[in-house]
Formats: sequence, C-alpha cells, structure tokens
Amino acid sequence: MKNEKFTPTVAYLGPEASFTHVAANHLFGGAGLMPYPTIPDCIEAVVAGHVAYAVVPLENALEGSVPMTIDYLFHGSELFINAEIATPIEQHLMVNEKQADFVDEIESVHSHPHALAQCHKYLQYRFRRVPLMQTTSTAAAAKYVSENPDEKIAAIGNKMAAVKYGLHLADENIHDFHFNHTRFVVLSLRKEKLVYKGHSASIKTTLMVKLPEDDRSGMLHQILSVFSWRRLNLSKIESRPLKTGLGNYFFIIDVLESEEHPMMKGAMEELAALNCTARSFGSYYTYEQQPLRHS
Ligand SMILES: O=C(O)C(=O)C[C@]1(C(=O)O)C=C[C@@H](O)C=C1
Repeated sequence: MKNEKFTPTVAYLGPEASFTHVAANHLFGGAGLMPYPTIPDCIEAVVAGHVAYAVVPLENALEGSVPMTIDYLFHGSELFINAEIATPIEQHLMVNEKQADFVDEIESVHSHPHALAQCHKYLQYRFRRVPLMQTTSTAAAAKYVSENPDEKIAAIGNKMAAVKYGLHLADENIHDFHFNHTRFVVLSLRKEKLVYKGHSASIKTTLMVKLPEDDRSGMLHQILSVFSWRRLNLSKIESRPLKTGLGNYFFIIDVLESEEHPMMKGAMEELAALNCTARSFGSYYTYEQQPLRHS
C-alpha cells in the first residue's frame, strides 16, 4: 500500500485508465501497477508468483457479480481477499476526435459487458439497434476507438480514459441509475489484511459454503441460523452454479465480522457439523472511494 516501505507489484485489469486501474491506484499508488488484458490473466499472474497482488472487479451495484471473477476466484483458485474498495462508477460516451461531429452516425458502441448493461436505457433510446461490441474492459474499448480514427465507433468508459486516449466526450454520465458503484477486491496467495491509513474501514469475511451431498429440506435455513443466533450480520448471500450439474449450487456469504472472532470460529465449526463444506477467503477491510473530481 501507499505507506509501506517496499513497492509490491500489482496486476490489474487494464489497459491504463480502466476503472480497475483507478481502484488499484487509489489503494497502492501508481508505482508497481501492471496492466493485464483479462481478469483470468490477473489471477493467474498472482498464482504463478509473477505479482504479489491482483486488483479485479467483483460486483457492481446495478449488474451484480462479475462472472469472470467469481468463476476464477471460487472455482479452484487458492487465493484470498486482502482488501475491498467500493468505487463510484460514472460512464461516458466517447468518440475519436476525428468523429466528434458525426456522433449521430455511430455504427457500433464498444465497452465491457457490465458497462454496456449499466447504460442500457441510454443506449436503447439514443442508439437503438446500433450493435454493442463487448471488450475486456472499458479502457480497452477507449484504446480501440483511439487506434481506429476512421471508424464510426464509440466507447463507454471513464473520463480518465478519455484523457489518456485523447477522445472526445460526446455524452456524459450516461449510466442509467445514479447510484452506480463497483466493488473491487485485492487478491493474493496469503491471508492478509491490507491497511490503508486515513480511511474508515469495516471488516468483512467472505465464505464459500457448499451444502452436504445428501441435501435435506431446510438446509439453507439451518445455515442461516448458524449466523443469526450468533448475531453475525450478513451483508451478502448469493447462490452460484457449482458447475457439476443443473440445480447444484454453492453460496457466497459475506459476514461483517473477522474470522478470528470466537463467534465466527463457532459458526465455522457448526457448519462443519452440519456436513457443509465452508471455505474462508479471508477477512479484510472494506474501503469506500469518493467520486473522481475533474478540473
Ligand atoms: O475496470 C474496467 O474498466 C472494466 O471494464 C471492468 C468493470 C466491471 O467488470 O464491472 C469495472 C467497473 C465498471 O462497473 C465496469 C466494468
């Protein structure tokens, strides 16, 4: 982090000026950050020991979980969550300077699937039936538009990307709902709580819980009561496909407590006694980033 003596290398979903870059920069400062083209690339870089940490998007307030991160983190990775940052997301439509006078003639809009979805209503009314092209990140879309000045294309992304890739801002704040935030997580091979001084933070533990093979009625109720009678506050529960067959799920459960707390230890023991498989992805601090200010 910014105030540590050494500079860790940190993979983030790039290229430069992605929202993930903004989040990584906020936590670690600029030094040591390395862009990777995809979320799996970021995760694999940590697993292979090429970098100490990876910063990837986990969940968006409008669109829900980022499937790519969920898939690579929860299915077979040995990684832990070391910190979380919730970042405000403001989406803008940008075109190459050469196309600034021809915005009405745009033939395709490019961005990350989450960003396209966050602007669905805007796109529906402003660019009805214009093809939407998915890219690996919002910044990848902005870079593509900058590299193809003669194409009638637009990108959706943040203002930093417009500046970085020299694009013209055609329409600002085009996300459909005002409260647009994304949670980014810092991942590493170690259980560690990264402390970012000067910011208020709350503690959270992320668990992956699998039901016993012999699924019984009321099992989910029993799992929830493990937490409720201990007064452990859950901030999220999500079911995801186990990928072993239709109807087979696991649960991602976020608890607002540290796993070292005696109540959490008791909860893990009770889950085991219920024949559930519960894996902790670690306890970590969650931070909130204030909106970007542009001069
Ligand atoms: O970091 C980026 O720029 C991304 O394109 C990723 C991502 C996401 O996966 O949710 C990050 C934040 C926004 O919600 C839109 C896209």
